[in-house]
Amino acid sequence: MFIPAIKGQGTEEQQHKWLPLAYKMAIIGCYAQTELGHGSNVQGLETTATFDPTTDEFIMHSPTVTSTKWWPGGLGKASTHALVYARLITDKKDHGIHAFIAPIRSLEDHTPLPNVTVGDIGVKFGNGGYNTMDNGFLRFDHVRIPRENMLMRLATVTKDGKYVRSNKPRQLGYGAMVFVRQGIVIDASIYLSRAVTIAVRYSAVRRQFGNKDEPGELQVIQYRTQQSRLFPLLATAYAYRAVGFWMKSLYADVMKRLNDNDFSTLPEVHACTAGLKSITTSVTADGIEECRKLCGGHGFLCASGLPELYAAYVPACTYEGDNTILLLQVARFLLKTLSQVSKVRPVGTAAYLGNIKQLSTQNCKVSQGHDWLNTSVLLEAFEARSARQAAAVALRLAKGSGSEAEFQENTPELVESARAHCQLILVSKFIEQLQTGTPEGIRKQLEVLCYTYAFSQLIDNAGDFLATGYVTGNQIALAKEELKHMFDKIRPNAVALVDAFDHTDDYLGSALGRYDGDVYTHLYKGAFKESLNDTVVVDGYEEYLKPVLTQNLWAPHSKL
Ligand SMILES: Cc1cc2nc3c(=O)[nH]c(=O)nc-3n(C[C@H](O)[C@H](O)[C@H](O)COP(=O)(O)OP(=O)(O)OC[C@H]3O[C@@H](n4cnc5c(N)ncnc54)[C@H](O)[C@@H]3O)c2cc1C
Repeated sequence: MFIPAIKGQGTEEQQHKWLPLAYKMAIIGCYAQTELGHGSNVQGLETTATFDPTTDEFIMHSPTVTSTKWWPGGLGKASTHALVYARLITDKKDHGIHAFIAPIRSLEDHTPLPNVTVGDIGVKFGNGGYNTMDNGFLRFDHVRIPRENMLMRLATVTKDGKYVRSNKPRQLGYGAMVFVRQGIVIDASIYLSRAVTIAVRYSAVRRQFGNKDEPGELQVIQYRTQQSRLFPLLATAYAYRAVGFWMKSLYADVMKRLNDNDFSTLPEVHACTAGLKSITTSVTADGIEECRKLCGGHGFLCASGLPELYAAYVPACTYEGDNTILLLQVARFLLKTLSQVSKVRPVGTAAYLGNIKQLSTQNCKVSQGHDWLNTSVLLEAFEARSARQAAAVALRLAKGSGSEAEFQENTPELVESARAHCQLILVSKFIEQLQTGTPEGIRKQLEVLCYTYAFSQLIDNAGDFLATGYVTGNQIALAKEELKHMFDKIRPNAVALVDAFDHTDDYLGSALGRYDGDVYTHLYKGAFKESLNDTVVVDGYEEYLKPVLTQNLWAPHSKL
């Protein structure tokens, strides 16, 4: 985030100065926005940067405990510089939040610079997990930095202290944001595919119970309940991969438009990427945990690789924007788009809202199971559900007084409508991938995964689909049957479909997810690496266990 933020908010001259230093690691930068008292509400940040025209410097100051920068990754121990978000003050006037590059540690011996207090915030959730990251705290006590260290692409402070806002739109920084969020969505697909690889391979190895028709015990992957929890996650990992790649082209498109001073798609891109970050990280974190449960007791062992994977991944739901806050941003975009729909044609992922009338009146025509096996039919169902949910909450708000309190009252429905919009994007981009000249054999497999993904989304959100009136209970039941047919198609290829992710055993770090399936030998061998087994008789036996065993402490006559 240090580099993308400089690219988005620095002038060309500033980019020239800072980026080469950062690239060659002559400086190490972190992104210091969040404070102890304020995270999501950026406008509430308290750190100040007061301009002093007599020395041509900003005075960086942390006036309260709550203004302490808290969380920035890399700040705790490694960074030499911080990109600090602070309230810009010139001539006693507060101009709101701006970005500054503040040196915080000596480039000679790495000690904190005078009047800078900096350190690590402490141990975080989980065993290992995110603890390799030195998330830090930072306080300034009237620390002076040169005026040129304010990133001035969007606003400038002149030598004599005049504040000049550029006429360039604030959204110029969005390119950097799309870049970061695209990385987050690709990461979601990678993390989920790691968990799914472990759970699918183990489910093929693990046997429990049997039936009288077949000898021996059954592989747990044969059980419908196991399939119905596992295969949708496998399909989801593929869906996120498709969407992550699409976001790469979206980023290229945004950058081209920004260069051409075309800002028309930015609100839509902002909403779409915020929503996709939110949905994919939430589903991936929950999906990793579900894979752990799918591996039964052994999934709870660190040797499964899943507890650490979860601990390392779950903060993605919070960093780069709390997932609920991001969905509320999407909802605000949907409301605005609907309010202007008669005048401004929606673009990109919101284009379907241009057909709101048709989507609100025509209902689903599926009458037999195989009617669902049509990507246009599925797409229309997701479009209609999303458009109707958004329209319903927009109508309710329009009937009210327009107060913030009413908006707050409707936030659960707003979040649901944002989620519906994002699920539509995910389904539609997966469908688009099928149509991009993929070789036939691969396309067939992807098609099965795509239907699996879409049907499972339809069924998991059946309540919403039914409430909009677009589908009937019977149509949902037909989709459920089709989903089971998809499971039958996935089952023979499930292991090959996770092998295709091409994760090495080293990378998975899981005795359960081994490529050779030799799970039990490695679990057993692994136990001998446990440090408790370095001694045959446990340390402390003499002091604690032996007295208990020999002194009859728990006998009935004991006063204890
Ligand atoms: C591992 C990790 C790494 C991080 N790295 C960095 C970093 O490098 N740099 C940096 O600056 N920050 C970093 N952060 C901070 C992170 O960006 C913030 O924690 C995040 O934006 C959430 O803000 P918050 O903590 O203020 O949550 P809060 O906003 O306090 O959220 C608390 C709860 O309140 C809810 N809530 C808040 N406001 C509303 C509202 N208006 N409507 C409805 N619900 C609401 C939220 O949904 C949430 O459930 C990191 C955090 C983590 C966990």
